[in-house]
Amino acid sequence: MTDRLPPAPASPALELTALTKSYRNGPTALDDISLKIEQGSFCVVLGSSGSGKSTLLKCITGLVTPCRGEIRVKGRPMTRRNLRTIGMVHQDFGLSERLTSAQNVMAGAAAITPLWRILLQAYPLPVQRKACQLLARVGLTEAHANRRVKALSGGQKQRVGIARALITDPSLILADEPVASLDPRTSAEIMQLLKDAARERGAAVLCSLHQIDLARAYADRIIGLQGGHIIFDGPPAQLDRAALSAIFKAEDSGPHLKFAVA
Ligand SMILES: Nc1ncnc2c1ncn2[C@@H]1O[C@H](COP(=O)(O)OP(=O)(O)OP(=O)(O)O)[C@@H](O)[C@H]1O
Repeated sequence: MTDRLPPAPASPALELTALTKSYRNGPTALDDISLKIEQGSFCVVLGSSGSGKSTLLKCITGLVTPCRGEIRVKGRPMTRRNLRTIGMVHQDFGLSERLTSAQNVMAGAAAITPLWRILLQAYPLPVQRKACQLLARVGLTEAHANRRVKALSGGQKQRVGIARALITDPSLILADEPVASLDPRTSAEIMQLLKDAARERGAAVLCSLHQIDLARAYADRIIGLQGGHIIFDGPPAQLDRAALSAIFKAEDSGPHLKFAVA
């Protein structure tokens, strides 16, 4: 008889422990946040304006330095070097308007491309091929691929943004209000695309949203944030009226300011 050990459980795609951020002369935007996101899951951080959603995502990518806490991606402490294991989708698309769609997608591989190749727009052939495949995957044609981004619609721009986020085969995709500037029909298409494209690749998604209907329709799990605290964590079916009113209760407006009048 062979005594085989059971396989070690896979590390979570993302693990946050006691993450805390207080801005200087500002509020405590995140207060002792701990959570694990399993590989392949589609998680929505739902909260009103000022609840701490952007700060949470910015701490993970290193744009904001937390005051305390630990961030692990696939079991490894988050550093600049493993930033390439994360794909980012931005609210304002974060694309270079004067470059073509294909050049923008390839730019997502900048961290693994020699500088001279980036400056000359001479990306290696495998990167070029992959950019074309990804643009096709997000529903764009060859004509779109060769068009400057400034000549695309908002929905088309976000398709380019998703393709760019996928080019390094990330294990985790962070999407910060990815449909905030899009109409309802385009928003639904983009959310579905993000979910499907991530699932095909086994990537986990952490997506911040303030739209309840979109969170309900696309999330496997909803994390409700209010005043920098997690006040709900569960599947969409459990997001009842009480949970929603707790998540969207009016934020504390802070001390009243007095302005000196000259
Ligand atoms: N650089 C900063 N300096 C000081 N306070 C900040 C800074 N950035 C954010 N804040 C404050 O931290 C809190 C959380 O902000 P954050 O942007 O993370 O919220 P959010 O949920 O993403 O809001 P929105 O949906 O409006 O983008 C808010 O009270 C905000 O005013």
